[in-house]
Amino acid sequence: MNDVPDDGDHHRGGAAWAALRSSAFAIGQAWRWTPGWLIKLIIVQLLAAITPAGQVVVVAWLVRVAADGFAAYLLPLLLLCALIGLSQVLGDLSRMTDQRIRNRLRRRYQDQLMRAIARMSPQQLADEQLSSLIQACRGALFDIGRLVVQVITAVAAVITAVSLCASVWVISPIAGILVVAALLPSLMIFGWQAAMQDRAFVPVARWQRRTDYRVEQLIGQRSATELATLGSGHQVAELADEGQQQADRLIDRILVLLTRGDLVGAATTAGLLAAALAGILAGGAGGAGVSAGILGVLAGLTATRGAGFAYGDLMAIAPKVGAFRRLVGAVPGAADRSDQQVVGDVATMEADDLTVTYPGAVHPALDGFSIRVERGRIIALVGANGAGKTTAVNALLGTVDCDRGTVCIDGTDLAGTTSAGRLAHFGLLTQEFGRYEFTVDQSVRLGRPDGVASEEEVWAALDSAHLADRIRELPDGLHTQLGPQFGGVGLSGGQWQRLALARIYLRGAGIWVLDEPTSAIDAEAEQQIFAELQRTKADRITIVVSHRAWTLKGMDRIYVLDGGRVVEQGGYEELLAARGRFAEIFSEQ
Ligand SMILES: Nc1ncnc2c1ncn2[C@@H]1O[C@H](COP(=O)(O)OP(=O)(O)OP(=O)(O)O)[C@@H](O)[C@H]1O
Repeated sequence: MNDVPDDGDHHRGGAAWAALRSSAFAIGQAWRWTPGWLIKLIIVQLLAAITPAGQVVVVAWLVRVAADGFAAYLLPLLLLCALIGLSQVLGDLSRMTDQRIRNRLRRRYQDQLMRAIARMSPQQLADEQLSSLIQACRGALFDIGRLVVQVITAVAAVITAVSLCASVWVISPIAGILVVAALLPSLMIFGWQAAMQDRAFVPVARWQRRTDYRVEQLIGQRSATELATLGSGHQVAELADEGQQQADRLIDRILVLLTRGDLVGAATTAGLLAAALAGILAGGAGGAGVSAGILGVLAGLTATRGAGFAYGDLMAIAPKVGAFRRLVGAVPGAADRSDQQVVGDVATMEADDLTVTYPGAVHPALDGFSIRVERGRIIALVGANGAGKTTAVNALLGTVDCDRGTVCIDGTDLAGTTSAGRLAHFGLLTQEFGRYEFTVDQSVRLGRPDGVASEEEVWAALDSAHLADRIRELPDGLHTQLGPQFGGVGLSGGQWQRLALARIYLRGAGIWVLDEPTSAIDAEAEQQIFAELQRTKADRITIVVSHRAWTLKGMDRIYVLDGGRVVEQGGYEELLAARGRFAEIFSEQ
């Protein structure tokens, strides 16, 4: 995962340091996005934290004056009732405040994550490890939003234990110390459990991602229809279940360890608290001291478990927050978007000796690919399946790593340009174009990073892609919802492809790369679309990948690829006459 810098938390200062940094980040985010609720939560939790100690003091007072009559015990009794009532109210308030903070933060984190993903380069998006990390972070958003609450809860639980120690101390110093000492095993056990969970975090997410992908194939409209037609959906369902089983197996293994840890922690805590009780009884405290001491120790038991749990949870969430921060930090911020501004003015593009060998491959998929194209020219890359056309396109766009070679635009080597800056020169239509089930207008505007375009420009793009007539028929025109998933209007395969082409027209980049732009389009419309491409070619460089012979007739130059090398180049007639690879591929057409 080269693109995701590791902040080295795990190595430098260990889990505690990572937890501290993540906690500071979570508090900072809560302060930024929801300061009012954060302050309310701190106040509520602080009050709730000292209430048990108050109850111990009041119980001691109550038992001491119980025999002195109604007038003597009325006040402590009322106070005790008030404290009990208060702790209930504070508990409710705390839960409600938690919920609000969590919801607000989860929305903010989700937004940051989505925007970070939106800024990733195609290479980053294709990185398996990065994809797993994205999935892990997506699944952890709820937890990440919870961290600030757990930090405050952990601190509050420690305050409870310490204040209880103080109130029990008066009765029996040893018991007081043991109440606080009981914190230690809880913290250690829960911390260890968190480390276990952390180790399973990414592997579980990796299986989860496979499962999700398989489920998507079952429910996504295109694949679901194919699978239903083939009657093979159950095979994918089994694959999905298999992925879930793998994830569950990892979780089960962790749960066994967590349960063992729980038992050890509970036993140790109970032992220490039993010793505390023994300390109170052996210390010769009177009835009031014994009752209040027992109450304090029992409250201490709850507080130490609470502190341990909150601390463990905090330690478990901290690495997720760390991963989230690494992921969000791995892509340039919104302020750097200037390099995404589409570059429409390109005079020449020159590729020299581009060579690509995929990891694990023996031979290069692209070998010494060199071309030079000027504005106004329309060229074609042709070749049989696997000849290296897509690899050549990706090498030009910089979305695949090259062993060697350069791409220069207007004499400037693109090697030093950011991925976004490089892609800004191109309008790419791939065969895997998206079928975005948005409105027509929203779908076309995706052609520009800022989405800014007048209605006239959107219509002009649709006109050039030969889709405008179909859109004009629709009830809401440009604002018609598309696609079946949300009750929108259905389009044919070819119409979806024209919509994708309209995005490229609207984008207006200096270099157009069209990979089989009319593969789903009927012959008549194909002719019209190619005629339009020829008509409008003057202001740009156009590179077309095509398998259809007739579309190649109007090309200024055709490059024939075979086994990753350009084996022939020239005009259509010239190449046919040469009776070489081109003639071999297209003789039947
Ligand atoms: N990501 C990859 N990892 C490894 N090998 C790859 C990868 N992508 C493509 N290849 C291999 O590189 C070679 C060239 O593939 P490429 O996709 O560039 O061919 P193409 O000419 O575009 O084919 P088609 O006409 O089928 O789209 C093929 O042998 C292919 O199997």
